[in-house]
Amino acid sequence: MLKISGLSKKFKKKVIIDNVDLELEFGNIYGFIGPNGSGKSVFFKTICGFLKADSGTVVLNDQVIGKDIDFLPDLGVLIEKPGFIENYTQYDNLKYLAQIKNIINDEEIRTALEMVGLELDNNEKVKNFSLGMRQRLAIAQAIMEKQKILILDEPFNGLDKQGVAQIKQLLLELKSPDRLILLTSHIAGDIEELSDYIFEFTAGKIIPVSLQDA
Ligand SMILES: Nc1ncnc2c1ncn2[C@@H]1O[C@H](COP(=O)(O)OP(=O)(O)OP(=O)(O)O)[C@@H](O)[C@H]1O
Repeated sequence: MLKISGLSKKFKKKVIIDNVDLELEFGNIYGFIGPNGSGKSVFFKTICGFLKADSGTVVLNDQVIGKDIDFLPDLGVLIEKPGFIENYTQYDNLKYLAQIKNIINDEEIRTALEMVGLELDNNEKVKNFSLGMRQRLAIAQAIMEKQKILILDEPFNGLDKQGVAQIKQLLLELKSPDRLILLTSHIAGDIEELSDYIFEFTAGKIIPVSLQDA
């Protein structure tokens, strides 16, 4: 379980996350909704350990993020615009990232590309990629190591209708008792379709939304 207790984050005097408590269980998909600027990305960055909270804790299996470990472990993440090496191909970008941990082989990289619907024989440089292709590649890097925690901020951004359907299907396939998936979307219907639980950001609070109201 990922246990968030009394989490607060402000920038200067502006409160973004206000004393939030949440318990997120593996096996579920959690959807987060809220208007632009309501703090979804800040919340995700804070629980990952990329931003330091002002107060409160994020605890995964008795390990405090930012104290016992710097970042959430076994994490596949997509927050805001993914950075790629523009002069590399899709494969070379994933290969470069895979070398950091060195836990997957070339075949597993290709499988990740296939899972997100990218053409395996595409040797174009990423600088020529469309928004949707970049988004698929970003999702590929988030899942290629079979990460057990997936934190995906707007995973459907830039995708066409078929792409959205494909990635939704993929997320449902990835859902498993040993995996925790958090995602945001501006499209309530996408969130509703995928999520076991939905939360809404309002004035620094993260409020449960019943699925019927979403
Ligand atoms: N590094 C930062 N320094 C100062 N303010 C920040 C910083 N990062 C985010 N903010 C502010 O925090 C607020 C929440 O931003 P955040 O990006 O989390 O919103 P969001 O809900 O993800 O929005 P969107 O739906 O547009 O992606 C905004 O007012 C933003 O300006």
